[in-house]
Amino acid sequence: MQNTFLNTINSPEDLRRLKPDDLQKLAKELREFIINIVATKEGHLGASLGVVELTIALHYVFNTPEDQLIWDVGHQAYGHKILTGRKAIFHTNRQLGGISGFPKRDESEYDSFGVGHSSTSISAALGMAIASQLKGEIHKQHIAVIGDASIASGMAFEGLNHAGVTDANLLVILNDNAIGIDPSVGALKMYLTNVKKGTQKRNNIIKALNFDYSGPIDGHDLPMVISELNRLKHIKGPRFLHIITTKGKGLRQAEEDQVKYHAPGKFDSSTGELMPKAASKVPKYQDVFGHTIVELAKQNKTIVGITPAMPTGSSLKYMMDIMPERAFDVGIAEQHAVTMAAGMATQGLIPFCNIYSTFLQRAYDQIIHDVAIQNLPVIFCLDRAGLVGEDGATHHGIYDLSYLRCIPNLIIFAPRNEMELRNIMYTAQLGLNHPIAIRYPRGKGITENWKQPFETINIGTGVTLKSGDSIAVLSIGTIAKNITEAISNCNNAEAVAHYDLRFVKPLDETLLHHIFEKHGTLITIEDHSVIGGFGSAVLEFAASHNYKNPTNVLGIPDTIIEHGSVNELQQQIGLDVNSITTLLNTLL
Ligand SMILES: Cc1ncc(C[n+]2csc(CCOP(=O)(O)OP(=O)(O)O)c2C)c(N)n1
Ligand SMILES: CC(=O)[C@@H](O)[C@H](O)COP(=O)(O)O
Ligand SMILES: [Mg+2]
Repeated sequence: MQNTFLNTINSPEDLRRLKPDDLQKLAKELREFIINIVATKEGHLGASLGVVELTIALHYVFNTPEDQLIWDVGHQAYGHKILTGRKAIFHTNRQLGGISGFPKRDESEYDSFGVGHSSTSISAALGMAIASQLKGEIHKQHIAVIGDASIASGMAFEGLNHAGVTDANLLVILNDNAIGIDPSVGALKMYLTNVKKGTQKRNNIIKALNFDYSGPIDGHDLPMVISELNRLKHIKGPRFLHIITTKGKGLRQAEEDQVKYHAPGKFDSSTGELMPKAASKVPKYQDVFGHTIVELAKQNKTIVGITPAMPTGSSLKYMMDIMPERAFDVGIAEQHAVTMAAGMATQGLIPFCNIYSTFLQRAYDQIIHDVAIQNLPVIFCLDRAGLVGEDGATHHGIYDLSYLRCIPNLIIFAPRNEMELRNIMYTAQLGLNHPIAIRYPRGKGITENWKQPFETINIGTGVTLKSGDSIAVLSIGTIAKNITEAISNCNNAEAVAHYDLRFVKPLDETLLHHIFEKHGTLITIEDHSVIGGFGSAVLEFAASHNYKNPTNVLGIPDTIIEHGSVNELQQQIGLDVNSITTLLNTLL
């Protein structure tokens, strides 16, 4: 393909010079460009393909970047990036040093608001619209584009509820493709389906919230979308446009298997077929969780599973398939997920509430107020803890230890491997009389032989992985793998001891006394922020017992970590095998 039109566009100003008849051809070129790059560089695919026409129409009709355009989540903004001056560098998307996979304010003036977590767009756009009013910028437009799964989140409703009593110059566009990462859920989804079928004409909830509602219209009908945006541009106050699109539009496989092609990994750009992955029986941690909860739930009828909109990503889908009445996808509703788990726990159920570490940030008050203060035995499984790689700054799960460690009643555990994850899940459902947070990372474990008989883990106990008389390395979680390798590579492996504390709370104080008394220099290592994390806990212990051992705290520094492979990011911050080896050699 020649990219006759796409190649002429370095900014939306070039786009606005195109004849309306040429825009359809541009849409075809843009779609193919996205497919070609994502096929080899990976990333989110389906969402961007679904909004190609909308993206062109928005930049064609509105005066971006003066007008503020906010993409909710931002995983659908690849077309936006390409049309706003980033075509030549789009191949660096999500790579170390390259552009971000999400809109980012310091990357482009066209990225009005940094995103990554869902359902923020309406509040942000409303904030900008109110600011414009206060500044007397009466012609400035503020547009939030939000998906059907994201608009069902509490935060989106909060924004709509406020906007409806303002006269802010706000346009909310609902991009309704009836799917999030997994099929959308909930009563709102049913309502939207009825709107599309034309059976819900009278009780329009958006109109009830004082928005000027229009739609639903076909979001792939470019002339119609342009015409409707042009009309809406001249209306004042909060407006709402409902468009219907197809996720993955333009790539057959992506339309047919929208879940897989949300972020498909590498695929053949001409056939759409996924590239075969190297066969490996080593499981992903999410699958260890997914299979283990099914195994446990078969034996223990009080177990229930909860995910806020991540059945596939968390692998709770296995339980949802087999025991749909006991496994719940509550939509993008982390706060609700946590409080619902608390409610279930009051009634004697054993809720496993699986939330990505980064998304649990949204439910912080619920953890304290609804779970910890009442000491309810909710089992939190925090997937994607630690560096997640290419999703970057908005998605790294590197703050959970700090934000959880200060909460009374909460037990915090980080498994070193698959067996430990299974065993702590087993132990937790036996009854701990406390809530517990179990954090584990994105990606694969370490062994094919992970499905071993369950063993109980004694709460608050660490383990000695290797003895040695000189330096002691203390770790929690799967970073132990790097440490084991680094110790075996260092100049005097015999001298180095390695302890896996396993519990960040309660700490194994007996083991810690032993470590501080036996060893001179200590190193703590964690895949987490150094502020307030595991190393901080060890330092607090040392201070309270007056130990003076020199202690190096290794982890994620107090700076925003961007995107790149996990290995590259570990190298950047000194958590990879070589950096740990070098540190050991320096200290030995
Ligand atoms: C707070 C939060 N929870 C979960 C996610 C993970 N997530 C990313 S995209 C997505 C689905 C979004 O669906 P929708 O809004 O319908 O947009 P579409 O992908 O269909 O364009 C989810 C659940 C997130 N980004 N933020
Ligand atoms: C955009 C978003 O938030 C999700 O699509 C996220 O990228 C999923 O991450 P995993 O690939 O780790 O499930
Ligand atoms: Mg959707």
